[in-house]
Amino acid sequence: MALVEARQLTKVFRRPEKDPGLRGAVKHLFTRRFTDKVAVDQLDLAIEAGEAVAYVGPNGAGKSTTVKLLSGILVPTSGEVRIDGLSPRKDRVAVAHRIGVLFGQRTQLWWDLPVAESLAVLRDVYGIDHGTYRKRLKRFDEVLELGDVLPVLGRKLSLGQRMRADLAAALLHAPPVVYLDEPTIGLDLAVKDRVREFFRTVRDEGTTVMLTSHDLGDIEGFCRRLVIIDSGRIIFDGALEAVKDAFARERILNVEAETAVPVATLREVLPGATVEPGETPLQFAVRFDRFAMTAGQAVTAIAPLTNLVDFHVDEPSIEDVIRRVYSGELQLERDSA
Ligand SMILES: Nc1ncnc2c1ncn2[C@@H]1O[C@H](COP(=O)(O)OP(=O)(O)OP(=O)(O)O)[C@@H](O)[C@H]1O
Repeated sequence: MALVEARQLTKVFRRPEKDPGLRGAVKHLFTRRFTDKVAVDQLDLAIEAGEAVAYVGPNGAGKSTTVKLLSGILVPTSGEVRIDGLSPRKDRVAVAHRIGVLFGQRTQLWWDLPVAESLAVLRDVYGIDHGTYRKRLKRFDEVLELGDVLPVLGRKLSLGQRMRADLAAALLHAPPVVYLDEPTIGLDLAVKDRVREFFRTVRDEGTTVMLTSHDLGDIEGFCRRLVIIDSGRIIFDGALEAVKDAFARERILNVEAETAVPVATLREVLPGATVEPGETPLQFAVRFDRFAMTAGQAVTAIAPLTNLVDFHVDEPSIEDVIRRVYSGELQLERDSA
């Protein structure tokens, strides 16, 4: 059985239809009208122990709602969730011990307590003994430099400090499953790098991770499996690498040459590639399929025609690919990972 399992999971939010202003509010009292928003729609998902899954989709696709359903924060309208075979609703405490959640957009720390005290409260809630607690704090300090943050009140934390403290809070009880919902949002690059490094350590220790992010830098090199959700439904579930191989094959070799070479001559020596003139007569770009040609072969073909002053190769990012999926330009086959 999978460690995390959702079967036909559905969440419908009922929203009041109100005209604006006081008048609208009064009218709503007498003529109550609602619209239903299906945020998560009959979702089937199984995550095995030790997997790191990227869960991505456009704004409003239903990612955070899924995370809230999988952690028991929200009750499904229909369908069910099992974490290690347990129901978040019926086995609330046991499930809470098995999962850690980080919401990048919202803190779980107490506003008016120093971080150290918030963590101590969580230590007692989870029944962590003092020795283990000290050991874990030491580790968080080593990787996340948590020491400086411990005496600071929740409300006084900078965003980077807050995220590091929240990560510690989410992982304090060493849960086997962790949901990270936009865990690097708003962080500067240095903190982002450190936090990403920390995720890799957590994954390498065998923790099952589901990561939701608009920043695909969080995903590359971290998650092997990619799940894409749109309008509450999964539209792709498969290997991230397979998506890259299928849709990010193109490479662009940008060249600056010592002397101008006619585009037609370049096309002759680069069959199968597309040659485009650049901004100056000395510059051009060669688009090629990385499975048909290597950048080295392209350079070797051009070299007898002119000296190369400079060249570099651009790769499409997985971000470009996924954006094209969102916009409906690419159709990915749903595949079983
Ligand atoms: N408490 C709520 N009440 C009513 N509608 C809600 C509620 N929470 C979410 N929704 C709606 O459900 C849909 C899915 O929202 P959700 O926050 O899960 O999307 P998301 O994929 O996490 O988006 P984002 O990337 O913008 O955070 C949206 O249309 C949202 O407006």
